[in-house]
Amino acid sequence: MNILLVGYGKMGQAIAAQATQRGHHVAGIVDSAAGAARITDFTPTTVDVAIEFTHPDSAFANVQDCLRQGLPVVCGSTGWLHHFEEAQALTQELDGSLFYASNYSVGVNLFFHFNEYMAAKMQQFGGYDVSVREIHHIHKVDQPSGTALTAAEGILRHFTDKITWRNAPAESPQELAVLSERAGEVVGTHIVRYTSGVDTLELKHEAHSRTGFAQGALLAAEWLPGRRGVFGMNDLLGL
Ligand SMILES: NC(=O)C1=CN([C@@H]2O[C@H](COP(=O)(O)OP(=O)(O)OC[C@H]3O[C@@H](n4cnc5c(N)ncnc54)[C@H](O)[C@@H]3O)[C@@H](O)[C@H]2O)C=CC1
Ligand SMILES: O=C(O)C1=N[C@H](C(=O)O)C[C@H](O)C1
Repeated sequence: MNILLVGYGKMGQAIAAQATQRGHHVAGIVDSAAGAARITDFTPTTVDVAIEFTHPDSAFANVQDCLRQGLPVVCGSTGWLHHFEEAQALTQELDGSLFYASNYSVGVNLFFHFNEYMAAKMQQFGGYDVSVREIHHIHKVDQPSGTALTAAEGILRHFTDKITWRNAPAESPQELAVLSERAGEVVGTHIVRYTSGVDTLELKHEAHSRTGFAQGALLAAEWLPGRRGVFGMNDLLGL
């Protein structure tokens, strides 16, 4: 496959390393901090799929550019989902292909699955309070993490004692605390914690490196071309 990498920072470089190992070709790199290439320089004749990992402020414009160029796009940037409905509408209007995941790690997507199951069971049996905690490296610009937001949405769907989330300690029993910590070079740790007067249950995912994110993004990139619409990891993994 010929891949266009949009963003060549920590994730872009991790994806390039995995792509080569899987026999793919990096056909182009677009990064605002390096080189003059633009998304509009590329078309489906030279690129099978674009993989976008940049910044919350640039992701939506990059997704729009890819869709307008007719390039299927796998986007991993977080912190831009206030534009997601517009991205969905544009994908439909252009009959394009967009794949989005707040976290491409297969392990995290299993964590999301167990998180929803656990929330439903904990609601059913009662007596517990729940919180979400995410820990990331000090370079991360968005807070809470996209992964923590996906986990929080999964909890709110099933644990009906909570009606909203707050990126701080909860101020009422109806609020789900989503707590963010930034420390050193931590790749990404997410913990869902249920606690009562008598015990504590935790569901935890700890990424040891960026390899799992890169492998998942490439799985999505291999799966997307030829499919029209907006997709996510549940479509890919059948979860
Ligand atoms: N969905 C997932 O599985 C994962 C998502 N992420 C998200 O991916 C994004 C990028 O993460 P990292 O690679 O760690 O960041 P990074 O800061 O290491 O790299 C981002 C790169 O994008 C470039 N860039 C910024 N604006 C751009 C623009 N308008 N056009 C082209 N390039 C641009 C920067 O120059 C930089 O090289 C973040 O939003 C992060 O939260 C990170 C890891 C996994
Ligand atoms: O910025 C990161 O590094 C990560 N961002 C994603 C998020 O916001 O959830 C995924 C992963 O945790 C790493």
